[in-house]
Amino acid sequence: MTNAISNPPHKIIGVAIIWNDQGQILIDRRLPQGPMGGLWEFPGGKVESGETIQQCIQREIAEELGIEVTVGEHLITIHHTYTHLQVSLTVHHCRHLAGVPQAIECAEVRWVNLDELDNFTFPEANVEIIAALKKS
Ligand SMILES: Nc1nc2c([nH]c(=O)n2[C@H]2C[C@H](O)[C@@H](COP(=O)(O)OP(=O)(O)OP(=O)(O)O)O2)c(=O)[nH]1
Ligand SMILES: [Mg+2]
Repeated sequence: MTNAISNPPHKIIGVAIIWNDQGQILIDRRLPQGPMGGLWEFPGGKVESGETIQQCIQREIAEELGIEVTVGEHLITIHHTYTHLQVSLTVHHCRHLAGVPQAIECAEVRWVNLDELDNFTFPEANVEIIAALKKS
């Protein structure tokens, strides 16, 4: 088999579990076009060169949602292989500091309670993140 199929490119992704003062978590819906279009996710994106995970998360959250967060404790890192991409989802708890979340680079944003997460469809790799979150 070709290498492209057996060994797709690998990206490190900073992922944020953003908590508000009501104990809710922010989720966003990916744009309909593109990979995993229309699925819900925890906000985040690819780490750029020279950037720490904390810097990546703060930048992605500002770019995608227009809000400020503080990046806290590491929750879990999930390594997952999709057809076209291998991802290392590096997940941190974060706290909402300022700004009203806006759907700048996503289709929709919502604050939800932990027990509401099961009502939304997430990418395959998120099953383990959500399980870790419920245990934490
Ligand atoms: N942000 C985020 N990405 C996730 C989650 N679960 C999951 O499998 N992913 C995957 C989807 C994508 O392949 C990858 C994140 O990359 P992305 O497309 O959001 O990257 P980005 O924000 O830097 O966007 P772009 O500039 O490349 O368009 O990780 C999740 O909960 N949050
Ligand atoms: Mg993203």
